[in-house]
Amino acid sequence: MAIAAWRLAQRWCPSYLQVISFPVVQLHMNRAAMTASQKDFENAMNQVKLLKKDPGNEVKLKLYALYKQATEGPCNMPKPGVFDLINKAKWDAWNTLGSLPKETARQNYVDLVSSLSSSLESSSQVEPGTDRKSTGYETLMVTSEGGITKITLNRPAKKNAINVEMYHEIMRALKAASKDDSSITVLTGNGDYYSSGNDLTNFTDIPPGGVEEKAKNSAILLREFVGCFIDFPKPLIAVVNGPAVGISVTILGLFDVVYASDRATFHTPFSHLGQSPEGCSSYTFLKIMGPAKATEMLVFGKKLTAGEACAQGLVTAVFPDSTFQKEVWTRLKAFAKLPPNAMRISKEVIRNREKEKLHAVNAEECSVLQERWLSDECMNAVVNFLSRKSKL
Ligand SMILES: CCCCCCCCCCC/C=C/C(=O)SCCNC(=O)CCNC(=O)[C@H](O)C(C)(C)COP(=O)(O)OP(=O)(O)OC[C@H]1O[C@@H](n2cnc3c(N)ncnc32)[C@H](O)[C@@H]1OP(=O)(O)O
Repeated sequence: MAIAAWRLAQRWCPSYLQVISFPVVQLHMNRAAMTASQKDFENAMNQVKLLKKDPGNEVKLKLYALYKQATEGPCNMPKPGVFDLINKAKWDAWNTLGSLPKETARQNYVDLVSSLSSSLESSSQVEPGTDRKSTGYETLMVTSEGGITKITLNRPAKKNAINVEMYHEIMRALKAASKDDSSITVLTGNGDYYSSGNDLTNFTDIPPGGVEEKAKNSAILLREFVGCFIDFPKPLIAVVNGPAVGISVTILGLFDVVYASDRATFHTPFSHLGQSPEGCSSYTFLKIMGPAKATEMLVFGKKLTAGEACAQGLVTAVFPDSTFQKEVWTRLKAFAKLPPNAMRISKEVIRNREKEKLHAVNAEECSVLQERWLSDECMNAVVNFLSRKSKL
């Protein structure tokens, strides 16, 4: 069925996608620049033709969408009718990339092909010093190259909402990054969003022990998740490629540097959701921007532009979206060349005296939230969102 569907889809595909099933070869790409060149892109297109295994329809749709975005820009086709399932799936995949810049789409295409290729190679085939991709993640892309481990939130169709699996995978990726040979770690998002925060469907999977048990387990998960950011030993940089919501904003206070595209916005609609601040923001935001500005964000849900977030100290620097990736990665590559031990020790000196306090704040925020999740205000807000989206 899936293969038949894909064959049908090929009629609407660029020719390079029509030949996906040949023996794999080692990927050789120019990784000198973290923004892919036209040559990298062409190499990746050739590489797709050489994949040994069919990567599945979901991945092919992603490849298709990124290819179209990279070559033609935002989706410009009329939306196919509801019964035209194949073309509708492709249109949706492309359209979901929104106004993602062509260069970013090109880079994401190259990264995706590269991760597909490396997932089919045995680790012994990876030469020391070459680009390493970690496979085994469903919701992330993780690469390690040139002293930089890059963790990319990878649920673009859901605006990189963080479901339970992604919470666990981010923790796993951070733990691995803290021990690998990279000097700095970067968190970013794939697609037009950085992240839309907690996946609100996390509220729907209620165990036999009921909503109380769910709230208790969620508080434990959240505390462990935020704890990983508090304890992360290397410089941690957020590359905020687009809008950020909820927990993806609050934990920025635990990052060492935050670079944002001028397309990014910062929104913590906790009161609207009947919830309360987490990610240590009840402490870090007050220190960063003072109590009044922190209250506007965390209590009244004021959405900040990237410029405003920078003026308030939450964001380190803002770049025009058209040059964002290029400018940011040029800086990051330079940082990654600095002596790693010196950077780790300097971070320790800067952050260590706050750690105990941050863990205490984290514990308190989680315990308050555990109660909030059981409130009518919270339940109603979540039901509203999910029913608006026909998820109930
Ligand atoms: C009993 C207790 C259990 C609790 C478990 C919790 C565990 C830890 C919790 C930690 C606390 C964290 C708090 C937060 O992060 S609060 C912030 C939560 N996020 C939101 O409120 C954002 C909700 N989303 C939106 O408002 C819009 O989707 C958005 C503005 C982000 C984008 O709007 P747009 O119109 O451009 O796009 P769509 O709405 O069509 O979105 C595309 C698809 O993505 C899905 N989506 C997007 N965001 C989320 C999300 N946060 N959760 C779930 N799904 C999301 C959306 O539904 C669309 O899906 P479909 O295409 O399938 O319809």
